[in-house]
Formats: sequence, structure tokens, C-alpha cells
Amino acid sequence: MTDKVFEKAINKQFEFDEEVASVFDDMLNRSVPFYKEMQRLTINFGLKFLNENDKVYDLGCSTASTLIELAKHSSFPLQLIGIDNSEAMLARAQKKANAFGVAIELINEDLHNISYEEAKLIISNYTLQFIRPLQREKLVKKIYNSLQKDGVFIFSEKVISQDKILGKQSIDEYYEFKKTQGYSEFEIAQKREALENVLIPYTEEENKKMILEAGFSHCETIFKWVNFATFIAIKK
Ligand SMILES: C[S@@+](CC[C@H](N)C(=O)[O-])C[C@H]1O[C@@H](n2cnc3c(N)ncnc32)[C@H](O)[C@@H]1O
Ligand SMILES: O=C(O)C(=O)C[C@]1(C(=O)O)C=C[C@@H](O)C=C1
Repeated sequence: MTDKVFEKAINKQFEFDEEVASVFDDMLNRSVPFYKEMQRLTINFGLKFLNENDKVYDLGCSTASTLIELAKHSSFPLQLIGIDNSEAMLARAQKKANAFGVAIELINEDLHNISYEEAKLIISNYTLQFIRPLQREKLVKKIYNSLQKDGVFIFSEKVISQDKILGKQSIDEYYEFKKTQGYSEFEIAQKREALENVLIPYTEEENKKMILEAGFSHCETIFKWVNFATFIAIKK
């Protein structure tokens, strides 16, 4: 379904509710530049580290499209676990997983409340940005602790620039991208307002600092388009 959520006047903060979930795959494809390429890289790099029956978590899995694609591209079975606290998202995730015949354990819970079991790969694309900063650092520490030795954390985030002028230019460039995807200036302005204080982006450097402070030995940007970046962090 086409995303028309912000065509009408909205006076509330952005939420992953039924309305957003119903158009979410379209929203993501049209709102995150190179979303499919970022997903392809997440899966391909993830697979390089994985062996048969390894445990993989997707934190903020939404409609489970990444875990489904991962299963489709893996030549061996994996233990796939998707976590999200939006019931509307998980209902769609379950339907899609059934349709593709992919076994995924879907857990409706806040990411902070999970007792994570030891995993080889943890994915979290465009989700940490929705976690309050102090909680975010704690969650990343928890992610680090739950990874096995040589485990990998792949995550993507909307990022801001350290430079004020470049930051403004980057946001302008991103809104130009949104226009090419068919969003009107009104929709763009409404969503920007709804995301204010809900989506809190860090700079690329702040993300890497948070990761290294959690204990990871290495963190690298593997993909970046203006204000959207994908990182790989390795636990040694
Ligand atoms: C932008 S979406 C993630 C997109 C998804 N990773 C993908 O690539 O298709 C963010 C997701 O995180 C979930 N989320 C946000 N905060 C959460 C929290 N504290 N606990 C669990 N899920 C959360 C939302 O419900 C939403 O589905
Ligand atoms: O549309 C925007 O402004 C965005 O920041 C895109 C973004 C994201 O980066 O997570 C924001 C909310 C939706 O979950 C989908 C995409």
C-alpha cells in the first residue's frame, strides 16, 4: 500500500501504529535512500560471518523483511529472532514469514526488557535512533554483552553532520530525494515535525564512539548516502 500517512494534517508525534505499519514497507523504500542496497549489504556481510544454526537477532525488525531476505539468501538454517514492540508491525511480520515459509521467532517486547541469548549476529537497522540517548548507550552495551566472541553487530542510522552548514545542505538534499519519491512539501514538513524529539540522530563519529565505548574492538561505515549510514561493529 502507498504511504499517504502525512497527506492529512497531523498533530501527534510519529508512532509505529496500525496506520504506519499498514504502509511501512512502501514508507521505508521511499524514505530511506538505497534502502534495498543497505538491506542487501546487511545480509551479504552478515552471511560472511554466519555458520549453520547460528543465532541472529533483528532488533526493531518491523515487518521482518530483513530476516526473511536473510533466510532466503542463506544456504543453511539459522535461528532467526525478530524483536519489536509494535503489535501492528509484528502481525504483518508473521503473515509475511508464513507466506515465505520462513521460521522466525517474533517477540513483542521493548528492546530493553529482553534477556538476550548468546548470538553470532545482531542486526538493528534504523532503530537505535528511536531510543533515548542514555538508554541507547545501555542497550548497545547489552548488545555487546550478548554477542559471542567474534560476533558482529550490523546497524544503520540516520546521521547528522558535525558541520552546521553541511548539515543544513544534507537535510535539503534529503528532502530533494523525498520529492523524487513522490512526497509533497506538505508531507515532508508534517513528517519532520512528527519525528521531532522522537528520532534523535547522532553523528557518524558519535555512533562509533558509543560502539567502541561499549567494548567493540572495531567499527566501520560500510555504506553511506548523505545522512544515512550503515555500520559494522566487531567483538573480538
Ligand atoms: C524504522 S523501523 C526499523 C526498520 C526495520 N529494521 C527494517 O529495516 O525493515 C523501527 C522499528 O523499531 C521499533 N522500535 C522502536 N523502539 C523500540 C523499542 N524500544 N523496543 C522495541 N522495538 C522498538 C518500532 O516499532 C519499529 O518497527
Ligand atoms: O522520513 C524520514 O524523515 C526518515 O527519517 C525516515 C525514517 C527513518 O530514518 O527511520 C523515519 C521513520 C520511518 O520509520 C521510516 C524512515
